[in-house]
Amino acid sequence: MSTHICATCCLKFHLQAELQSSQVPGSKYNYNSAILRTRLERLLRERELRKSNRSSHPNEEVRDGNRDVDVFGDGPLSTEGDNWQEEFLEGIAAARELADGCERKDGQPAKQRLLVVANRLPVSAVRRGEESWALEMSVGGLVSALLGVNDFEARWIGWAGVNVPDEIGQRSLTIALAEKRCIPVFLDEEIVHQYYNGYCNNILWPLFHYLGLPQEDRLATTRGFQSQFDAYKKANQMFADVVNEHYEEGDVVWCHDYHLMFLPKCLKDYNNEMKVGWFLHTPFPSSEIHRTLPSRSELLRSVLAADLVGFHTYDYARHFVSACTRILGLEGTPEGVEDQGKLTRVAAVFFPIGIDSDRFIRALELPQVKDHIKELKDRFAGRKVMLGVDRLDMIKGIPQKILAFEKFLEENPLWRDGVVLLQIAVPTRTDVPEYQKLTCQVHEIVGRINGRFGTLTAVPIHHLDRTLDFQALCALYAVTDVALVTSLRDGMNLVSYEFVACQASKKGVLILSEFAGAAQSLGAGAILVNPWNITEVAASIGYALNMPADEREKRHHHNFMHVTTHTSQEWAETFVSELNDSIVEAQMRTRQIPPLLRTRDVLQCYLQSNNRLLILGFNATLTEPVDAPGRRVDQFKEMELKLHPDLREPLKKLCNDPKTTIVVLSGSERSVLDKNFGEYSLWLAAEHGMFVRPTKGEWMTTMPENLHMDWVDSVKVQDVLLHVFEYFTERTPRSHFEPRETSLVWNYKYADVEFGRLQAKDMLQHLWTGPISNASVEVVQGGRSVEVRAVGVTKGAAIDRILGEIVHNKDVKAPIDYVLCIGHFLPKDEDIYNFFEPELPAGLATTARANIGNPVNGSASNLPIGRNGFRARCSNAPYKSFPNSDKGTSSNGNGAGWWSKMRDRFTLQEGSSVLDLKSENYFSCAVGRKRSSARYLLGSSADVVSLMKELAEVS
Ligand SMILES: O=P(O)(O)OC[C@H]1O[C@H](O[C@H]2O[C@H](CO)[C@@H](O)[C@H](O)[C@H]2O)[C@H](O)[C@@H](O)[C@@H]1O
Ligand SMILES: O=c1ccn([C@@H]2O[C@H](COP(=O)(O)OP(=O)(O)O)[C@@H](O)[C@H]2O)c(=O)[nH]1
Repeated sequence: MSTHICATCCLKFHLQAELQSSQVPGSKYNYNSAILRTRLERLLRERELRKSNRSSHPNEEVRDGNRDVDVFGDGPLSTEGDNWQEEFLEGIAAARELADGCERKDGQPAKQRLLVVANRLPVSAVRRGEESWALEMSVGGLVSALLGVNDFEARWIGWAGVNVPDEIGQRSLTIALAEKRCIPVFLDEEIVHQYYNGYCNNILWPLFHYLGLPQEDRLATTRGFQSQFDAYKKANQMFADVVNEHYEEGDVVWCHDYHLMFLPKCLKDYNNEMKVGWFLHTPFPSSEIHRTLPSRSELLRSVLAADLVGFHTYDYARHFVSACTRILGLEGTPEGVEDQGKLTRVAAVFFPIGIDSDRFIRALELPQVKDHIKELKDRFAGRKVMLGVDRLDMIKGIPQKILAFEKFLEENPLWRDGVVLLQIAVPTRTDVPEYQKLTCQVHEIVGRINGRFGTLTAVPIHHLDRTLDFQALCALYAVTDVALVTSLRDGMNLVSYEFVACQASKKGVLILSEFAGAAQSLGAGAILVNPWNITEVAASIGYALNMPADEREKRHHHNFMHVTTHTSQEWAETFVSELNDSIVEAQMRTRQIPPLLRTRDVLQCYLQSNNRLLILGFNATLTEPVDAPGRRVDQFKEMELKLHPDLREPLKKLCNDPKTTIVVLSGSERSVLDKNFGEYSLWLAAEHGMFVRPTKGEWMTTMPENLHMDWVDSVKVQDVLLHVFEYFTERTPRSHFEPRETSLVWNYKYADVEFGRLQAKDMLQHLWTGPISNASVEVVQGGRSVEVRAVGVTKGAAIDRILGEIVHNKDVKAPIDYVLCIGHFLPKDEDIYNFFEPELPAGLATTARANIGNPVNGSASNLPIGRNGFRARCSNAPYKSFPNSDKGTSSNGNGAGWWSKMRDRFTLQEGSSVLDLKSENYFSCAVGRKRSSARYLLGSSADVVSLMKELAEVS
């Protein structure tokens, strides 16, 4: 392993170096493309290293092989004193001793400390006396897979499968488990009942396997679900407490499975620096299934607290991302799920789980296994052996399998003496009523079929309700002609991998359900079936039993290659290495996120200033949030923008402060602003500043003369635009379009996100390349909107005209020495933040000075009036127009140099500067965004409300 860890470390340093280089001032580092390039390069390089490592250390396998012979070769696993786990876990212990600082004694780099947290420990404890414990191996794919993971300094945290109410018992079991590097989480009977049997196995498990939620007929049961959910949260917190107790800085914490969906959040709440990964071993269902779960959002959000989320297959990952976009309204990207700049990496392609294939291959050479094989061959001589190995779980499709076998026997009388089905059905979750019912059902079917086709000396089905030890299982796999996996849904299904690993000489056939994750990896070599189609499965049994040797060989070869290269070791290494990298990448992203606005600074500077300018956006800045937590977005209410009621008083107070001028600058129409702000003494700027209304006065247009508005004039262009917008609105449910006086906005915020995005793509394509592609309009792409405006219309471009008017109106008499500009603006409009940015770098106490003078009054230039709806309303619009203040200049407010150009053209009445702004008195702030060119951030309009309240208080 050492070589691989080296590769991972190298990459980390490489990424870190890139991170450092990205911090060099002026560096033009593009982190996105760098990450992608690096990841691919790393994966290719790691693959190469793995290959060369395999060929250059052939002896290692022999050594490991010997260890495994000892580990797994000593009879039944459940006997006290067996040394299988000891040996396996000793390997981990040895790794720990070797890990000394950064370097091991042999000069190799230290192993990464890994805390594996899963509901079940690899061992289940059985109490033999007050302080005496026997440890038995737990059954299930998760345990099997993680047993193959040796090359970390790992500790396993989980439940030992037993209730230990007394302190003596807890202490002695903790000691017994510590030797195996296992740390117990003690769950009492009630919690196990509610959390494990209840929420995990009666709700999440069936739901994630498409069996739906339990149907209820009593309110009491519904209340029961609530207490199960509470117990689930409580149990997750108990796991978190144990992790926190044992966590050391730099550890990787790897959480497993649907039992622990709250764990990532609990861990991050405790320590945000923790490296947390979460892997789901079951399918993640379609978002349509997940959305039926009452706690759907809470669970998704908690998982998203992890740094990396992994799945067996691309489909499961896709469903998860889709649930996050559709249910939580977050952005799904090829990298994962993004929530306001915080990315949770979601991946599947790197992580198909595997098995420790060598362990199975080597086991076949053990004398005990060879004896088993001989016994089995003798016992079933003259008959083909078919095998099923499953936990007795409804997802495994055991009844369907047996019925298909019955159908095969029914239709093929000649095979009745020639084939036997051995079904190992491992008892599982026996306290859950559904599992008890299933046991009875299976017994009944088996009994009936054996009665129907059995003879005095032989039965067609051998059904065992028990666990087999490893050697017996390997022997069974080896003698099997046809393995039958008929899961109705299965996260992966490792039994199919194990079967393939043990078939090097026999080259038997695998019949595999297309609904098992394994169908994606072993699909080319297996015969894929739909387990619900009994006829198809029966026919496949016939095909498999009669398959010619050369076809069997080819199919086997394909699967064998996969199973021996995609091992559990590789799975874990890749996951941990991806997790380490995701964290470095996240740091790179975080560095680009502006800091939160500190109210104290805002207030302090506000108090010390003499003439303040407050520029406020409206939508999502001053509006009432209608999608309060726990409530779904109410489109009907939200579409009508309303001033946050808590802002009324503070706003009034601020407006009355003679030292403060307030401008509400919005994309909304004049009527919307009138309705919300009519009563306040503040400046209004509608449609991105195309219209301005002074504190006391009427609306005016501020349209620059050089602005091309001919598209608004052109009947042809308007017709086309309206047609396009109407077309997409009609075809995208819950989307709507707003015809404003100088722009058109199509909004799909409430539509299905994925469909909306596709539609937007089509619309953009059409606008860019269709009949209006030559019109002088700008097509602006928003997060969930498409907007058409005149070229050059932005909030940044409008602010100088608005300021010109303010000065002209004599509202500003002394130089402005304080600017607070807050908004939830589109990237296109974020040029407003740069407008006031002093010419020297932020942070230095520099001063921006400008003179805004009297704009020369000129002739009115009325907005042209068209005949169509969205413009027709202009015809009666009572607005006064005045010449723009930036005649003949580019009205681009983009930062440096702008003021120096303006300086000579504008002055206050008495000739002094209009703006005397020190860098530390300038606060630009983006609301509800993480990526922004503003200096600071605020989370939501609620934070704006708090800020305004405090400003009003000191005002
Ligand atoms: O612990 P139990 O409740 O007794 O259940 C046993 C395990 O069952 C599930 O296994 C899954 O993980 C396998 C490995 O990734 C995968 O191949 C299989 O398809 C899954 O069903 C469960 O996810 C585990 O947590 C349980 O321990
Ligand atoms: O008698 C048995 C039967 C099964 N298994 C193991 O149980 C695991 C089952 O994993 P799979 O992924 O197929 O399904 P899961 O039970 O996890 O849903 C495999 O590793 C088997 O080797 C076992 O140890 N003893």
